[in-house]
Amino acid sequence: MTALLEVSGVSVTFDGFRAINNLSFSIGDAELRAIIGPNGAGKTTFMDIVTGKTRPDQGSVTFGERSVSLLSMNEAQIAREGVGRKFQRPTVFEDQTVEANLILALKAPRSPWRVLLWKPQASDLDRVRALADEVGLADHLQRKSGELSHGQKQWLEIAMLLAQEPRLLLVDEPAAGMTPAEREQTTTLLVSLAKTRAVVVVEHDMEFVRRLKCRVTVLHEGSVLAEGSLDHVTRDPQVISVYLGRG
Ligand SMILES: Nc1ncnc2c1ncn2[C@@H]1O[C@H](COP(=O)(O)OP(=O)(O)OP(=O)(O)O)[C@@H](O)[C@H]1O
Repeated sequence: MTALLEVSGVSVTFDGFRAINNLSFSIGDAELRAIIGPNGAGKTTFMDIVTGKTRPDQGSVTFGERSVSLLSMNEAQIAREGVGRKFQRPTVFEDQTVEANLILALKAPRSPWRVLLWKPQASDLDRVRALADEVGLADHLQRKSGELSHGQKQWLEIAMLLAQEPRLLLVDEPAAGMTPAEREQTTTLLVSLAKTRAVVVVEHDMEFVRRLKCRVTVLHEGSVLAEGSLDHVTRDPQVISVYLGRG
């Protein structure tokens, strides 16, 4: 498998504390990967580094066939390069319809003035419908986003990210706050999205991770503690000791 994202020897220190410690791992093209680990393991900091929010003290982070360095880019450039990030809390425009949110997402890279003057073309509306369909919201296009359930808002935000056609999607705790039915649908969605792009899911909910049926990376103290199938990593005595054995 060719690597899409290659993290190599990355370290980050905050006020003398090493939050990421010589971290190395890679994500393949069109791979679904779960990242788990105890609180403070460095999961969020890892995503902050990949998206350009935090600069490491050392190491390299490269992306795509040309192995471009993400460390020399700012957050907007990294997003344009094809890295999308879904934060835990949905941030859709609640007063706007699902369709309007998706139209806004299509326009995101344009200048503010052009956005004001822009009228969606038939092809844009087709694209909006296709995006809504991809996340199971095709029947909700005319609903105000504020009326959607928590899970539906999360799917809408994922669709808004997909509008930018990311090659790598980072998703932070998607199962949090969802009903069991929404969790199940989210599992199906993430598995399906990872057929055509890489999807990295940071998640604490082990049942959710189990249903993703993907390779799992366990972080601990800013490094990879174990990697493999969920069964493999959950049998690892070190993983049991630092993560699963706790409370
Ligand atoms: N801006 C910062 N300044 C100082 N310390 C920080 C900063 N960001 C993160 N840290 C520390 O770095 C460590 C790693 O934090 P991080 O949030 O990446 O962990 P995490 O695995 O995402 O944890 P959680 O599961 O609780 O979200 C923690 O000890 C945290 O307190």
